[in-house]
Amino acid sequence: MTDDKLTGLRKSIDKLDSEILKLISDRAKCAQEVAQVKQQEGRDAVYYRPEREAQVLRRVMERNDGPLGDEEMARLFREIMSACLALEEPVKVAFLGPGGTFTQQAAIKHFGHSAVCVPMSAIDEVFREVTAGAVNYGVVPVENSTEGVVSHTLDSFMDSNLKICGEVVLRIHQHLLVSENTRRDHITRIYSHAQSLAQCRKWLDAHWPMAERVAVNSNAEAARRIKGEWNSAAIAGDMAAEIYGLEKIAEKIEDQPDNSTRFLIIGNQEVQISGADKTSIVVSMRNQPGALHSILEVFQVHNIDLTRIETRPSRSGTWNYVFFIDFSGHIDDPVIRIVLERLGERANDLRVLGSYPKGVL
Ligand SMILES: O=C(O)C(=O)C[C@]1(C(=O)O)C=C[C@@H](O)C=C1
Repeated sequence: MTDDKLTGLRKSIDKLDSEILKLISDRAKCAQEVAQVKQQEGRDAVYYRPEREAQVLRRVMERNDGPLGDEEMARLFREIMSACLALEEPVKVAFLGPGGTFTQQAAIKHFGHSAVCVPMSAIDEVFREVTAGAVNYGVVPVENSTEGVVSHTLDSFMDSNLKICGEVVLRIHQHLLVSENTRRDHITRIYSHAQSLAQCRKWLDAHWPMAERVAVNSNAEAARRIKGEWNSAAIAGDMAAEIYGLEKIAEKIEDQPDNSTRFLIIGNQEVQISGADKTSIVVSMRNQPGALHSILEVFQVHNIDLTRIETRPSRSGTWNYVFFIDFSGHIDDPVIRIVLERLGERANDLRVLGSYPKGVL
């Protein structure tokens, strides 16, 4: 009886899969036609359209009635679009490596598995590869909810003309990993990046107070190292566990459960309005009292939601204060144009780093 029921249900699934298969193929053909339309734009044709992708994903989430969750459903569509884009033009993405870092996880979350991800050993190398045209886009971390701003990334923008084309926020889950050769009853060393060791400090104090904590360049490096050591474990994320074939002996060991990192997508492209956008600017002010107030006032008067403001020391004599500011809205919104005009009148210099869709997933 149950066997009959199972067979019947599997028949239904086979039938639905055939329909899904046909629909996905039809969608892919449509994307190929889109590519032909774009090809008419000539050599500068832009295939990846962040604003459109954000709209597609938001629509899927709005229309989803379950039983799959909105994010789960959007992730499936993320992969379908990634494969469709690869048919139009394979996208190459540089990320802060080595393979297995959270930045690679963020790159895949944003572009899907069909993008070709290339590891770089430093943030400024990611900027250089995109500028040189060796890759189409780059992914760099910009702020962590526990550790704060990644100043290297902000500083790289001061020397670059690249644009921000998108953002992606990743929940950071740290796991305690071992290799198949590890003697689990005798772990004497735990490797990880210094930030990750700090993020798991209380957990380590409670569970592994005697193990030596060794800081290395990245979590992925920690995962790679323990492959050849019997008495060592690593703290790293899912991607490192997968790439290096490690086992999680304790999951989600970070002290702050809402620990997350925001990453930026950098490229050469100006992104059109998606309907829920953010703009990032960098403003330099003269060193005089009330400089910051005079900036904030413009946002307040026009009722614009500031999402972040960061001060960096100026690296040239003419720039005294440099503020990195993120706010809601797109440079093509009439009110944002006015805000930028007003800020321009008050600032020494103002540069728009980009308008881009707010992270969807
Ligand atoms: O609408 C487009 O411009 C497309 O190229 C199609 C599509 C999609 O699969 O929906 C694919 C890639 C783009 O980044 C955006 C959307």
